Amino acid sequence: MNQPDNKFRLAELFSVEQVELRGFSRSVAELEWLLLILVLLYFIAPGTLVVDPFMVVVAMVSFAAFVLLFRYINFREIDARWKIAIETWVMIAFITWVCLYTGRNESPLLHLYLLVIITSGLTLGKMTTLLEFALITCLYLYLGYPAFNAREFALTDFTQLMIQFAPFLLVGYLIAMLSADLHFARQMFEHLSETDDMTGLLNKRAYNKLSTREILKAVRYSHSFTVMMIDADNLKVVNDEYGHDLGDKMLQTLADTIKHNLRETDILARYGGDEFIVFLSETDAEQACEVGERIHEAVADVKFSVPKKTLPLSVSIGMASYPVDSHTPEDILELADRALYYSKRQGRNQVTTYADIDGN
Ligand SMILES: Nc1nc2c(ncn2[C@@H]2O[C@H](COP(=O)(O)OP(=O)(O)OP(=O)(O)O)[C@@H](O)[C@H]2O)c(=O)[nH]1
Repeated sequence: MNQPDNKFRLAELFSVEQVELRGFSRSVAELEWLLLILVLLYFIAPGTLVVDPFMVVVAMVSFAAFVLLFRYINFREIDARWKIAIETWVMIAFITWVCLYTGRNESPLLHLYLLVIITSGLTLGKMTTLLEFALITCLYLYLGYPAFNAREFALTDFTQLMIQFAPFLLVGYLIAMLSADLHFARQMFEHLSETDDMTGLLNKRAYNKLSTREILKAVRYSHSFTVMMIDADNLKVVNDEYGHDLGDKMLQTLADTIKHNLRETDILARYGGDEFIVFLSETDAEQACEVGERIHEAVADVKFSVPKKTLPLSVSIGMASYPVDSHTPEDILELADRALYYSKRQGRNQVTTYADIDGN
């Protein structure tokens, strides 16, 4: 059995969510290395307070080992939000550990928590960022525990806490908001770039992406599928006689009629001018033929109103099925197109399967 070519595999790899996560993953990796470099610089700079150098070195080596193992060896292939969440927790643990030996709640490295807040705001959303902020606040109190324990927790301590962390909260919130806006804009962009304005159906780009995934599944699990091409008959006549607005309306009517005669799982798209395409997963030639006939009849039943009368509508349909018509999945679309061309040549307003074509 033939395998889908690389073009198909690439299209499946690059889902928008995956691209976004990959970008986030790269940013997190950079922030992790930046964190390590800043601690190292602090460590080697003259005159800085390091209570226990050995423990700080152990912390740095452990953190570097974690980054290498976690990011570059163990889970190299997977980009997921849970993975980023674990990384932020380890960053928090690392900073707390280092602060413990560099002045506790008065350590200048306390500001490194900001890197975690930025990472979280960028990748994990408002709620998780808020939770991580709460965790960091608790850890700050823990770091200052010996000092606070010696006396009552005073208003000045609270003021100190606010001065220290209020900017963190603000930065985290702003970044989380910005990131959510970007995510929304990206989704909007994706939606617009994959939708046909006039009919509200998917466009060719979206069809290619979705059908590629279905084809890969069909080949992998040895399932059948059918591609159906549907072309409006005589749209040019309607355009010429009644204007383009009515021509548009005719296409919208056809789109709605086809849609209502398909299952939710079928992929319907406007493929070009007056041409629609349907991908029928797990559907063999016989089952697809029933669907084609159903659409054909439903279109014939439509009464399309133009000034002073109604026009009959019709479509020409061509289809081809995998694997009966070809064992090469990429060829099925071309064969469906040939069947459609045959329907047109035979006088339009009919359904043709690839096997129906004379000579096949
Ligand atoms: N109103 C309108 N017309 C369109 C649109 N896209 C393509 N067309 C027209 O659709 C027609 C397609 O040409 P043909 O394939 O020859 O159309 P036809 O008149 O349906 O002819 P047959 O397909 O042979 O039945 C052209 O006249 C295009 O201008 C659209 O979005 N709106």
